Amino acid sequence: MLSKREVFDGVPEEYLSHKERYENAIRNSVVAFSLVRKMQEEGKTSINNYRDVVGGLLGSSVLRDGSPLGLHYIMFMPAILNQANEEQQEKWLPRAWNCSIIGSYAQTELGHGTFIRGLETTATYDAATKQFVLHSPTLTAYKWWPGGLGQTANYCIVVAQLYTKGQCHGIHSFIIQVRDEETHMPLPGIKIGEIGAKLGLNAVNNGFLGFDNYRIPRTNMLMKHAQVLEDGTYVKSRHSKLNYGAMVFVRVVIVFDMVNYLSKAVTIATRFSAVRRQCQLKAGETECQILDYVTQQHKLFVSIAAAHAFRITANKLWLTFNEVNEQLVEGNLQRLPELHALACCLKAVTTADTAACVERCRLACGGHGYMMSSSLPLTYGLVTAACTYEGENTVLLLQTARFLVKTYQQLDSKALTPTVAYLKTAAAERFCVGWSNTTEGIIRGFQVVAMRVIIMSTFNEEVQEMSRTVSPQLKEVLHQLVDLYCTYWALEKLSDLLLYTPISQKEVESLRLRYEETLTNLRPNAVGLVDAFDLRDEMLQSTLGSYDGRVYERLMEEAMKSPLNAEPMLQSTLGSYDGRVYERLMEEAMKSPLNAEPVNYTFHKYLKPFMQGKL
Ligand SMILES: CCCCCCCCCCCCCCC/C=C/C(=O)SCCNC(=O)CCNC(=O)[C@H](O)C(C)(C)COP(=O)(O)OP(=O)(O)OC[C@H]1O[C@@H](n2cnc3c(N)ncnc32)[C@H](O)[C@@H]1OP(=O)(O)O
Ligand SMILES: Cc1cc2nc3c(=O)[nH]c(=O)nc-3n(C[C@H](O)[C@H](O)[C@H](O)COP(=O)(O)OP(=O)(O)OC[C@H]3O[C@@H](n4cnc5c(N)ncnc54)[C@H](O)[C@@H]3O)c2cc1C
Repeated sequence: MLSKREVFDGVPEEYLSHKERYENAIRNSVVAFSLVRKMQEEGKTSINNYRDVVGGLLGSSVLRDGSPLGLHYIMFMPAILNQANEEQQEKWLPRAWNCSIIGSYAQTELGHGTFIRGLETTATYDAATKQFVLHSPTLTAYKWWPGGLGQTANYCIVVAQLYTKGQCHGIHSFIIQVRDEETHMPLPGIKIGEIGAKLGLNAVNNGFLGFDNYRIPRTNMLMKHAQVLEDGTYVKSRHSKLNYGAMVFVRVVIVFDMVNYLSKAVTIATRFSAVRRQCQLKAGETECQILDYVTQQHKLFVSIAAAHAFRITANKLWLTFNEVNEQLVEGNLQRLPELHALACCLKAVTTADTAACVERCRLACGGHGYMMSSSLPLTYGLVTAACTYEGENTVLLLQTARFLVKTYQQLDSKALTPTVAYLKTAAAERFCVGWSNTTEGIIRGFQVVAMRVIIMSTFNEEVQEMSRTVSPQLKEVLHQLVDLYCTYWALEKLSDLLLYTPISQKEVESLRLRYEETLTNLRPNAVGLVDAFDLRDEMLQSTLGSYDGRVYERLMEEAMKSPLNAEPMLQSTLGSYDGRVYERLMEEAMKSPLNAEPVNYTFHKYLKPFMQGKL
């Protein structure tokens, strides 16, 4: 079994080279995911609840900086479930589920990530041979970013412009083998490698992929929604965006992931703040816990409230996702635009807020928060990536804005879907809502703001749900968190409220007082609230946030592990750029030591035995 803090020949992860980090990640991942296979064999899990199993592993400390197998579970398999017809699912799913093939998801190209209708990779149907010819016409058409593609995956879902009978039918998905299953060598016509070092997620093995007139069978086009018949006839999908389904699923999953990361960061920072004593509240007194400073409470407590708010929201979004997908199966597409808008908005808001909160948690820990051993810099690197992948946040919020504007324009002519029904109420009150400094009053205020600017998403507090299922004491604390979260954002977005609601100066002043009172009321329960996240030290992997509070001893123990304390200089620096972006990116990628060899030894030692069930 893996040790708590996986090391590579005695050197902690932080001090591994780029190549060693990948090799370590492969070893950790195949051992960790062998557990999933064992649970399958013992009937303790199935493809229906793989979300929890995978979520537990992919969000865990064993795979601290991501996993080369992550995309296999997070996008390759969901894409097959979402876009392959039954016959194709029967062929590919069992092999994917037991990992006898390892997949990735290749959509983004060097030249396009957001504008997917502009992707350049082509899949041209040849009726004579009943094959598709995959081709990358330019360097910018190279797939760039797919997780696990650099040295690990042997299959992937490729998104390409479909051509048949001389006509382009837009982007569609194809399942494509890119490496030999025995030798793991790239197949003829495939150019593949990894893209190089990144801000974080350096264990994910993100890759590049180019096609040189590479042929695949017609039946490798995923044909649940659209089809190409043997003679090349194109049969279009009921809805052009059903092909985008895999992205919606991942956006929903990312909201859950943010809950994990935010809970982890605020647990570390709050516990450290209870241990750390610095300066005196009154001259002559002993130094006080920094958690006693209102400024520290202002930095941290809203993150505790946000973690709960995001968890409730993620669960509600998951229910909506499943409801809408059941309707899609019955042919009812009515709520698809709402699901898309909701997934876009909540992925963007939760990732942006979590990145800001994790950075604030780091800053709240002073110099010790800047240590890699605190786990806060690593957590920030992981979270900030989520603001970009699966749809850059700006672009996704614009999609939500588009949906809200459309909804508003049809306010009187169309029944509203559940998550935007509030727009009717806000409209009916003609924006002259009386202001009240209560949770409900603040939510109503934001609904009015949303109504006016039609780009604010509203915040659906599940207060009723809490009152049914919790004890009076816990209800009081949870209400304090709800109050905190609402008053915090009311004060943060005061300009909107002042512009669009009749809130008075006096009410703003009492709101401020109420905010500070709530911080004070929450203080006695702050450590208990993060303990309630029940994150084991093995998950936190932090010198600052361990349950026993031995912060200083742990900091010193970790420092002594640095090879710099054992020997002189290490490391070197990298070259700089001359502005030729794509060529330079490719040249830099080719400098990666991982690309120096066609197949890394870990394939034969770990990956292949794992895929053959021999591990
Ligand atoms: C559960 C527990 C788990 C715990 C933790 C688990 C750990 C794992 C965590 C997760 C890790 C995740 C790793 C991910 C790695 C990264 C992968 C990637 O990044 S894959 C690539 C992602 N790329 C994108 O997201 C591209 C973004 N761009 C787009 O989506 C589109 O270009 C666009 C939506 C911005 C525009 O699309 P376009 O076709 O140009 O549409 P138009 O703007 O012209 O029209 C909009 C129109 O279409 C509707 N629409 C758009 N998209 C969708 C959709 N997906 N579904 C439904 N409808 C859609 C939209 O509503 C508009 O409709 P209209 O009626 O016309 O207004
Ligand atoms: C860690 C990581 C992992 C990834 N993994 C994968 C993967 O496994 N598979 C995969 O296919 N992709 C993957 N991606 C790629 C990711 O999906 C893209 O980076 C993302 O979609 C953004 O596209 P881009 O990078 O080309 O940026 P661009 O689309 O070029 O956008 C750059 C900037 O331009 C602005 N912009 C662009 N379009 C608009 C607009 N319409 N309106 C206003 N502003 C705009 C935004 O500010 C944006 O930040 C990954 C990315 C990262 C960072």
